[in-house]
Amino acid sequence: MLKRRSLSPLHIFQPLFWSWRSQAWPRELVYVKAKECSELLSVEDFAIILGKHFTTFYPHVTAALIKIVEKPWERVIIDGQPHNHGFKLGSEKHTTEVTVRKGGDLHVTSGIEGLALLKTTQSGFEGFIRDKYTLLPETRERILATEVSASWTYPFGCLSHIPVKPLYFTERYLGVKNLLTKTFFGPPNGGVYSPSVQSTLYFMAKDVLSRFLDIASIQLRMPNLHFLPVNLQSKDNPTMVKFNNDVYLPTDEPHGTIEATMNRAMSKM
Ligand SMILES: O=c1[nH]c(=O)c2[nH]c(=O)[nH]c2[nH]1
Repeated sequence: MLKRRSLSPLHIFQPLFWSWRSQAWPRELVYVKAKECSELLSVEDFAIILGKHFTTFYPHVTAALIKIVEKPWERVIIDGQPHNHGFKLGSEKHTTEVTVRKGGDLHVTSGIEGLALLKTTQSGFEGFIRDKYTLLPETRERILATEVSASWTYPFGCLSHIPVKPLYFTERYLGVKNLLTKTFFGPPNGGVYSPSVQSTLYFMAKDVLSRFLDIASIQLRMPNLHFLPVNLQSKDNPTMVKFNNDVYLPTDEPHGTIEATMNRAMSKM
């Protein structure tokens, strides 16, 4: 049984939806299934348990789609010591979408929502196509900020192909998150130059597919969140309040959103 003091963030699930809409929502069933778990599970594994239940227990249910968002409650550190029952809510969320069909066919997608990243240099926008309407000058120096949404698919087509390793999906989620972050920033001292959001997104997706052979495809969505240099010029003194790496204007809108899906030509599994 879980004790309140030892409650792990991994047990604070928020199941959102399943496709079996014609029946009343048996919320208790989710609680019952959670209580039956004797050890920590990933949200993907819990979604699979629910999907298996609905497709085996009810003769008229042919498929179950389970979506879960895991909120990142993180243990707080007070004076350098992890608190034994204090948590604070982090930002990015671990998501999953699992479809289980009667007979055992399976489709598992995992993802990250709200991974906010910003670098203060080593970013530009250059080499883009120009036409008679293009006003934007090229630059090799700007702030690059975004909020990454990622989702990736696994090649396990049926329940019997899922790895038996405990917390396998959680480990993969943390690995993908770390690698996306590392590729975005580059090494801690020099970083890596980004000529565009498009280029950085491409390398982030490519690195994930190269590193994790059990990921079949990955979709990334990265809004280009602007921090514009502020120039305040007056007629009398045009240089008096020129931008000097000092004041930036964060603008929510308008902004472009760069999005791409990268697939492996053939799964290596
Ligand atoms: O990295 C960028 N990609 C764009 O497509 C774009 N468009 C824009 O105005 N600035 C940028 N930056």
